[in-house]
Order: sequence, then C-alpha cells, then structure tokens
Amino acid sequence: MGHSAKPSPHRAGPAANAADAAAAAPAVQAVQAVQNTQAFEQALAHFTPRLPLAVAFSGGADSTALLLACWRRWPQQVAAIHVHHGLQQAADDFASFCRDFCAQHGIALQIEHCDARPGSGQSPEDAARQARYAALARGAAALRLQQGWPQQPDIALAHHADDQVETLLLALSRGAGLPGLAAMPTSWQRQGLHWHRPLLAVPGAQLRQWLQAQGQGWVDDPSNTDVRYTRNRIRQQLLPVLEQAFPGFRQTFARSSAHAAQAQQILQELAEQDLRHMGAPPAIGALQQLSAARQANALRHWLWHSHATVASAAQLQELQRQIMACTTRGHAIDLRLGRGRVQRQGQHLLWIE
Ligand SMILES: Nc1ncnc2c1ncn2[C@@H]1O[C@H](COP(=O)(O)OP(=O)(O)OP(=O)(O)O)[C@@H](O)[C@H]1O
Repeated sequence: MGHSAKPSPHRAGPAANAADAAAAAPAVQAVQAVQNTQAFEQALAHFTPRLPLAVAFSGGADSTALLLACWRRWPQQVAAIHVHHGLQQAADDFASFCRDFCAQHGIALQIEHCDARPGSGQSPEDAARQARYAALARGAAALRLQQGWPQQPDIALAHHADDQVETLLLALSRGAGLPGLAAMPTSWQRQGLHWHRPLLAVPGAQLRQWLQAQGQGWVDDPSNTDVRYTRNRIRQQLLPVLEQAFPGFRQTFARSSAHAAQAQQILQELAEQDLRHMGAPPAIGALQQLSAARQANALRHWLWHSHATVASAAQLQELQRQIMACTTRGHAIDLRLGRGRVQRQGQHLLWIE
C-alpha cells in the first residue's frame, strides 16, 4: 500500500461501499452475499499454514478481512505486522487504524518502521515492496521473541484475484517469460520463513462484501485510485472491460498463471540438471551440445541463481551466438551482461562483476 495521500476511513456496515454494492436489487445482493461469503470461506478452509501465523496488515480492506478471518479461526495463534512507511505523514493514520483494530480484538500487533526510498535505478514501487518484505521478516522475528513462540510465525499476505490478474497483465505488457506469467506464488519459503497468499482466488469485490457483512470497517488508500500508476490504470480501466468481455477472466487467467508456474518449475529442474552435468561455471563444450532453447534456459538459471543477474533478450541471444561460434582455442568471449560481464576462461564461461 502506498501511503502518499491522506487515507480515508471506510465506515462499517453493509451499505458502506456503494461502488461494490452497485445498484443491485436487495434479493440479488442477498444471493451474492451468500456466494461471496462462500468463496472467501472456501479459500480460508483450504488455507493450512503452520501456526502461529502473522498477517501482514496494512489496514486496507483485504488484509483487514484476512486478519479478522484468521483470528476467528485460530484465536491466540494469530498476530499482525504493520509496516509503517515512515516518509509520509499519512502513514500514521494507517498505523493508528491497525492499533485500534488489534486492541479491540486483543490481537498482538508488531509495527515495523521502514525506509522505502528507492536506490539508484530502482522504481519507487520496487523499493517499497522490498523494504516492506524485509520489515515483515523483522516483524516475524520480533513477534517470536515477544510472544515466546517456539518458531517464527508463518506470514500471510492478502493479495487477491484482482492483484494476481494485474500482475499477469503487467508481466504480459513487459514481454515477460514464464516466471513473469506465473505471477505471484501462493506460498514460498525464504530464509526459514514460510510466506502465504491464501486469497489469490478470491475477487477483491467479494472480500469487501464479506467485510461489510461482518460490519467491519477499513481504511481506503486514495493513492490506489491514482491513474499515474500502471497498476491502478489496469484496475480501473482494463479490468471492467475484461469483466464484460470475459466474465470468468479472474479464474481463467489465474489458471493460466498456475500452468505457467508448473511449466516454470519443470524448466528450473531441467536447468539444475543441466548445470550439474556441465559443472559451475558451465563448460562451453557442454553448452554447445544443448538445443538453443535448453541452452538459454540453463544460462538464465546460472546467471540468476549464481550471480543474481538477468540478461536482456538481446544480451542472451548474443551470448548464445558467441558460445556457438567458440570452436577454436583462441576464440575469446567477452560480453557486457546484466550487472557484469561474461568472458571465456579456458573451457568455461566466467562471470565478472
Ligand atoms: N504497510 C503494510 N503493512 C503490512 N502489510 C502490508 C502493508 N502494505 C501491504 N501489505 C500486505 O501486502 C498485501 C498487498 O499489498 P497491496 O499494496 O497490494 O494492498 P493494500 O492496498 O495495502 O490493501 P489491502 O490491505 O487491502 O490488501 C496486503 O494485502 C497486505 O497483506
């Protein structure tokens, strides 16, 4: 959640969100409310994290719904972490909403401050995301100490189906490969922490309806409607049109992402196998034995997993051209790539930062 503008509190009650409730007749609304509750509750029923659990709580509708539902399901074993994006004054208002909500329900809350200023060449969104994830990890460690838990809590984020579609469309607009088309994973582990996104199949409007049905308010972030951000343009301008053309697009797009994620998993396993066979750094002769697509897959994997760098499509193509042309002892390879260079050293490739 960007905190650049003054947040607006969303009052509780079924009539609070006029946009979501639209102009539907009361009977239709009642049927929708039942269906919507089912969709959300189904997602929750399938959610089986290790306990204790910490919910990443921004104060927005989605994470308020997730926190409330998780706390009801596992009372005493659920806490919240709020990341205070210290730079904007509005951040205080989000934090105080979170404080009040947690005090009211007796939920332990850890507030972590973070500095989300972008480094050089980094987008503000990226900087905010990275700082937030690092702050959430610190929050989990702090909660463990504070609560005397035997292990760090798992962390749940409230990204939902609309967020997933936006991520997929952004990836398509950048010409991303399978890792991008796979969009956001439902769960992953990093540095001993288990992360979850249990709501990826639940449309955002349904989450808000569930929350309203509970009589629970939340805080709206006005920067979410700022159409200078691509994500907001997708949400406001593109999704309504998609809804008309393909009413089931959230489910079908999510299915495509799941297929892409599965295919990407296989590619990753293949690259690991190939690199085990070739040695590290990879042997040029062994690379030459692979098909062009398999060679590109192995190179991408080597560059990212060993050197945390990504080659552009043009750089990778040039590297592959040089590898295939490397047929004599004296043939040199030297190419700027990602944040460094790739050179030939004897029979192998060499990465230099
Ligand atoms: N400041 C924050 N503190 C803790 N968690 C956050 C914060 N901002 C975002 N998150 C987590 O990341 C998820 C996705 O963030 P995003 O910015 O897309 O949503 P949001 O606009 O904050 O709204 P919401 O809380 O309704 O999801 C949130 O649902 C929440 O779980």
